[in-house]
Amino acid sequence: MRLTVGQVHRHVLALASSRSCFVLGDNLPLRMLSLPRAVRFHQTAWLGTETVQDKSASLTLASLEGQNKVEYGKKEKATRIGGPKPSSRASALKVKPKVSSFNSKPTKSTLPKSAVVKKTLKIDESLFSAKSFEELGLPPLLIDRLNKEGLSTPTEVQSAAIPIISQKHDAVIQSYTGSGKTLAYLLPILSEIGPLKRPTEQDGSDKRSGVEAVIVAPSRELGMQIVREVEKILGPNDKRLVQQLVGGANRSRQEEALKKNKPLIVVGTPGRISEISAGGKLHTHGCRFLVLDEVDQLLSFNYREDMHRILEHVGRKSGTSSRDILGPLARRSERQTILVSATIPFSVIRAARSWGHDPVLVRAMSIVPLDSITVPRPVLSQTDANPNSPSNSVNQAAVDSLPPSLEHYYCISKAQHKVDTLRRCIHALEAQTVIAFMNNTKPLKDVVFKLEARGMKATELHGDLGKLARSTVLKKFKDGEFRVLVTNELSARGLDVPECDLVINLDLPTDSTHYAHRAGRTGRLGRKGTVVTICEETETFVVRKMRKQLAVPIKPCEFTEGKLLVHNEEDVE
Ligand SMILES: Nc1ncnc2c1ncn2[C@@H]1O[C@H](COP(=O)(O)OP(=O)(O)OP(=O)(O)O)[C@@H](O)[C@H]1O
Repeated sequence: MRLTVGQVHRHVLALASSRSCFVLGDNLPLRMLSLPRAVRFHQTAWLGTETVQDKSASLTLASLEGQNKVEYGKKEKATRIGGPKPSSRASALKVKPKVSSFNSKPTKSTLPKSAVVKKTLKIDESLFSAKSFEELGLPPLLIDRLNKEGLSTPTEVQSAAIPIISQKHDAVIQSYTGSGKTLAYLLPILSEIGPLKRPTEQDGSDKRSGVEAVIVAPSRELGMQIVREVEKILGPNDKRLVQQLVGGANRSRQEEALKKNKPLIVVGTPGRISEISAGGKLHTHGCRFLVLDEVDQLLSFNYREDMHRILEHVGRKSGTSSRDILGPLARRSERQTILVSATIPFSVIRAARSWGHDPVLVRAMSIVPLDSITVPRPVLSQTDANPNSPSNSVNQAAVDSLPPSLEHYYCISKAQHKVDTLRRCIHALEAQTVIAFMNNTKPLKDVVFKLEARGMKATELHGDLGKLARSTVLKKFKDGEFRVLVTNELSARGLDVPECDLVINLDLPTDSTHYAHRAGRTGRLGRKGTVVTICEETETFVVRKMRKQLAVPIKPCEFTEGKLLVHNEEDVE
């Protein structure tokens, strides 16, 4: 059956009018389409039929702050594909989106090539919940600390997750990149353990002294970032209560610190946690919380042995006990398991069901029991003729992970000219904090060398660097000492550089999930962000395929005379 655009429109409106519904895409990902996303998909579905507005204006990241200015190529048959999407909240409330200005004059970057200007990007307020931290039942001491750190309002996903975790549910938290998932699980944990916790009657008699929460992350950088987030909330006097156990760092020093500081929370990478645990230096049997951040990556083949050990030991009492006799369900309830990612494929749902006790799926503004989620089926896309064809179904897990505030483009360039295209792109968009992704380490160094040679401050981040070098590079980049960070997949997940205003794919990501995580390094917390994929002519079909899977407009463009020219593509799907 082939659907006409009108039918797709009606279908999507029907989806949008129910508060939420499940739509499941290929590679068995899970999709729960809540209202704002349904409206967004609706916009995407209509992309090809929108009326032409104005065609002459330029786009810079600076201009994206208040308005989008897009210049369209002269030769195009002009279908309007630019302009800001309404924020999710605006969509949900059917607030009219801000109309873009398309008639401003093109602007050239006036910045010297090497300038690094640290600027603050505006946060999208619609991402925040109508509820306060008090209403979510967080203890007063914790709220005080949050306020001291300038955190006064929870985001939507925090508002949904905090009460659920506080009610001791096992949970899968899914929400798009940069929406505040880290605090969504940290705050309910810190309400239960440590110096900021909710006062209880047993406080005086509480003899618990071992590790009470284990947080696992796939990379050192993400692990360290989570540690810093916990330290920030605990404050300087209590920050020793969290201990990092990441690979690449001195293991004996970590073991000594465990012994000396007796942390309540450990955060680490799977290999190091399981290594130290196997060596008998980390005791987690009495642990109350196990968090797997970027769970879909942690459950991949690479980590299976270490993850197996962690899942078997954390929060599981050793030796025979009455619980063992009671069977697996009783054993499960000894710890609370929280699984987190922007991309939750169905395999994670399946795993969560087998480990969890009445687990629920938590997304911003929606909570559903995992048992109600059925095996995914492909969903019809606008041009889908065969509902059972996986190639025509949308990769909904990746769709869900993309912040609505992003603009996506692709630009064709010969391999040998990619660095020049990258420079022109940065100048045209006046981007100040840029993350450029590549697939291999060696060419990555060449790119840094060429950028530096042309006066653009650039640095590299990849697995060949030692732990110290990696954290120094990252700190300098976050502090604005470098304008461009050239990196690989290592930085694609979890890395939070709020000022990042541009993500570049110098090599194509392997699939739409990888595209989504890379893209999510910009547009953090609803800020404006742009993603540009620089590819060769022969690779454009891959971009088109990802565009279809992600259901977002990835617009063809070029950079000439210091400005961005957006072309219309006749075959926008
Ligand atoms: N309630 C809040 N108020 C203000 N800022 C917040 C709040 N919650 C989180 N943030 C900030 O938002 C940024 C993004 O948060 P976080 O890294 O947790 O996002 P995420 O959803 O885990 O992203 P990713 O999927 O990429 O890992 C961080 O800089 C964090 O400090």
